[in-house]
Amino acid sequence: MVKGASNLRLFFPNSAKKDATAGDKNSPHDASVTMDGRVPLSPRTNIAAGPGAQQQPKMELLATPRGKKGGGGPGSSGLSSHKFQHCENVDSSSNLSYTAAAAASTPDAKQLHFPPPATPKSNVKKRLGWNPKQQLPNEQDSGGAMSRSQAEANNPVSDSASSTSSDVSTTGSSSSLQSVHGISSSSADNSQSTPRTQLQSGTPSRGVPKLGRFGAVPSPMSGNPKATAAAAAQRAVGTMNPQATKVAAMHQSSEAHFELQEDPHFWTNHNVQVLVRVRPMSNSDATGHSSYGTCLRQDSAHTITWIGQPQTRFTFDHVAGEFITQENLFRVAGLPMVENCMAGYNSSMFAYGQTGSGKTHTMLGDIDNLAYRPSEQRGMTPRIFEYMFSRILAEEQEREHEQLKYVCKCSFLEIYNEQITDLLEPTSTNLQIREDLKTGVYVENLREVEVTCVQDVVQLLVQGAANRKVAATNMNRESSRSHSVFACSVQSTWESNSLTNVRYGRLNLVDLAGSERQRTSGAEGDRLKEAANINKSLSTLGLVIMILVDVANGKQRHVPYRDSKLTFLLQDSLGGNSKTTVIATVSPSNSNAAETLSTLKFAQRAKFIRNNAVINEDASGDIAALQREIQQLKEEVSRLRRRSISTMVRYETEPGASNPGLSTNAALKKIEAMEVLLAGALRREKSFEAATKQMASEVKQLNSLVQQREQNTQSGKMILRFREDKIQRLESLVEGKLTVDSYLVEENGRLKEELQLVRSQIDRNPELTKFAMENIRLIEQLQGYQEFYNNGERETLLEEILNLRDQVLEIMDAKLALEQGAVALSTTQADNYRRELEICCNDLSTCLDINAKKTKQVEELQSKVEQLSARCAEQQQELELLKAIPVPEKGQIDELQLERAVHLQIISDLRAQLQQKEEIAGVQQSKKDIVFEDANQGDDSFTQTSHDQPTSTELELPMTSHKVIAGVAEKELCLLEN
Ligand SMILES: Nc1ncnc2c1ncn2[C@@H]1O[C@H](COP(=O)(O)OP(=O)(O)OP(=O)(O)O)[C@@H](O)[C@H]1O
Repeated sequence: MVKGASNLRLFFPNSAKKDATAGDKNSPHDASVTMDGRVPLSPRTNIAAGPGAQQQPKMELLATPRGKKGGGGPGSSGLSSHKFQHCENVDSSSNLSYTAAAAASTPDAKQLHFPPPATPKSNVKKRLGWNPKQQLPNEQDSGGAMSRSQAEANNPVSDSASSTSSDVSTTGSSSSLQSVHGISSSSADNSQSTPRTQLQSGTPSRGVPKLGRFGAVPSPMSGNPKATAAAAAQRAVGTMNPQATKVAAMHQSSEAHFELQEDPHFWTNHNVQVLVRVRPMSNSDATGHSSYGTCLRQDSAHTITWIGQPQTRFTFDHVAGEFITQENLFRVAGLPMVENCMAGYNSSMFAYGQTGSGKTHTMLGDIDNLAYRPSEQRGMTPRIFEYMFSRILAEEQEREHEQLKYVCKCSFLEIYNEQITDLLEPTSTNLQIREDLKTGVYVENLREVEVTCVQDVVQLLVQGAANRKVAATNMNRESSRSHSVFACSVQSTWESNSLTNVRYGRLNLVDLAGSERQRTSGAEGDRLKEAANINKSLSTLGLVIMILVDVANGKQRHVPYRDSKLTFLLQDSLGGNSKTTVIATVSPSNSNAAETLSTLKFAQRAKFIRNNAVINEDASGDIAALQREIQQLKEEVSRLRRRSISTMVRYETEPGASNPGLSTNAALKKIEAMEVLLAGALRREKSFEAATKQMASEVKQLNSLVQQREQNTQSGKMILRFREDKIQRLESLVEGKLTVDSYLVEENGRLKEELQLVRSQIDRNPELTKFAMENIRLIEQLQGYQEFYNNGERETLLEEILNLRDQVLEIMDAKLALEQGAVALSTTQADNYRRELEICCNDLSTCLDINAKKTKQVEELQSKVEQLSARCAEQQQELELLKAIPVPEKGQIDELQLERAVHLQIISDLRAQLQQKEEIAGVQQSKKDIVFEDANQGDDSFTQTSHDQPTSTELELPMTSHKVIAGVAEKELCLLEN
């Protein structure tokens, strides 16, 4: 049997009907779901300490008659005047006063005198939502309480309870109450037959006690879950103690009921959100050490007063009274956490409070049969995951087009005696905390399990809870001896504008070990060591919070996160990147008054911590995509540049262009001008980037200003509340309800708090900050302008403007020219074609002439070829003839050679003769020339004479014949040689 279940079923009766009356009347789980056991005490109820009270000297419960119920029981006769003398604070309108000496085990509380809870002022927003029908489950509660007292039959507590019951019986008939609530006295009698159960104690154990609460392991007390349910149902009806029932009923009937209201601030505020939850009175509160007295009075949905000396009023984001259901609490505190986490914020929820005050009930509650028959008493964690997975499903469906995907991974650890153990892998003990610049603080080798549905989470919860260390203490039968952290990392990925976006949110659900005092808890031995360690880590937590409050007030302090594993691990949740909620659980019982006050003070300090949560988005995907885009844009720019330049050059070098050479130069000039422009644009872009950065920082500053304003408003609200409070106290003073001394003491305390608030308001005055920011902005603007002038930016810009104007003009000219050029181009082209045609015609006639000549030449060459072929044929014939001549024989050759030699001789002779004759002829000729010349100079006779002389022709004839002979001879010789 799980711890919670056992507790619920032993100490507290079935709650389902209470929940059903609160909203879910058709709940199928009514019969099986166990409920908080409260033995509430109504301040408006006439309760007198009865015999039981006398039997228990440590507890004095006094009540004066009041209201309709009136009357005092036997105990009322026992009221002594000294008990009344401490009741100055009693609300006279209520006509009821308590003086409750604290339990002997709470020495501090012994001195305390508690006035009854006052009826809330009408100006406080509240709802008295009780109706008689709602009593039924509470009666059952009492029944459950009684069953526990029966289980502890030997314990004097049961006597006390019965004595109280007997007191109540004097105020009205128990049977009448039972009949009102449908409970028969016979069933009350049946309670006697309820088997007695042994309480567990001893060393912390793994697996049984704490898990027992969640129903995974059967409890020795209740057997299997079905039997548990049956037993619970039986207890709920059959084991009812009628007198306790009446106490409970009367208490509840008069209890003010403030609804928790959802607060949009809760979602956005940067301060730690603090919610105080008051658990119902338990049987042990009533019977253990003290009276049914309560140390708390809820004044509104946000304020609660600790009714001790001095009476202290606390204001929180929410105060959840004992009537607040698990569902309601989840709506107010759990739901925003899920939304924040899914939006990418780290979110943490701590449950802090003394042992037995309801931390585990709040964080986990009853997770019996969660998959099939979820209990109304299931706590924050299962509800958070139920909601988270439904949201995930809905969002994934809604944004399917963006391919939105969520991945959730859970881990569960415990810090026990300053050592970290993996609750999902219990063999992994003494795990170390590491810090990484990128991932932050993490636990090395901690198992992380991917979860896809709430059942997965429940399985992990049950598995982890089974391994958690719990032990029995005086305060809680199954007290958590360790801090547990159930963490879930939620990662979402989606695509938009071709970018991949990734978001991370981390959810920490922390159930702290009880902040009990050692004497109260009765810790000894191992328990004492544990308590020391628990107190060490909790006191470090307290110290860290105190320092963080200073830091929030602008002081420079070192925060000792590393002094304990708890604060080291959760440092982000405390003043870091996280939205944090603290649920401070308190007991309303007088017997726990000191612990309750200490918890309330802790919670009040925590309220001042400022966190700085930011959305965790992985920009790496974005950067890559942006880089890709930049690259694409660059390419596009250069492509456009190339195109525009080539267009320009083409236009300038067009055949129609006036001066192509000049145009190319102009194009180059233009390119230069454009480059200058581009440089200017880049420069301006840079300055815009700087301006954007500047604006982003301004936005940041403005955000902080807004936050300051929010804080100021909150401080203002608090001051207002102080004032209201003061008015109330003054009224009480005037009416004599408050002594001057206690008024002054309270006033002093209030003024101190107010002073602190006002100081912090001055420190964080938004007007001052605004002016300072404005001042800085103006100085920077001035500097910017100065730089603008100093760096000649103005001139550069003017130049650029001129340049641009020129370019615009040129482009317009070019456009015009282009239009005119189109017409001019057609005429020029026609001229060109004509010219080309003429040239072609000339070329054609030249070609024809050349052609004729060539044809002629070809013909001549053809005739020559024919002649040569004819000659060739002749020579062929000659060759044939020559070949036909027979080749001479050797002897003939010799003869021929001889003949040749003769011929040669003849030739040479003949030549010699020829030469002689030539010489002679030469002499005669010269003589003749001389004579001829003389004749030409004298007479004609000479001419006659000269006729008698041989003529040159006559001389030449024999020579020619010689030559011919010689030639023939030579030819013959050649032939012979051949
Ligand atoms: N608001 C509540 N309504 C009903 N029952 C409650 C409530 N708060 C606490 N209880 C009951 O009180 C008992 C003790 O509560 P719980 O175990 O949650 O205390 P705790 O603060 O976790 O103690 P510890 O620090 O020792 O573990 C449980 O049986 C629980 O069911």
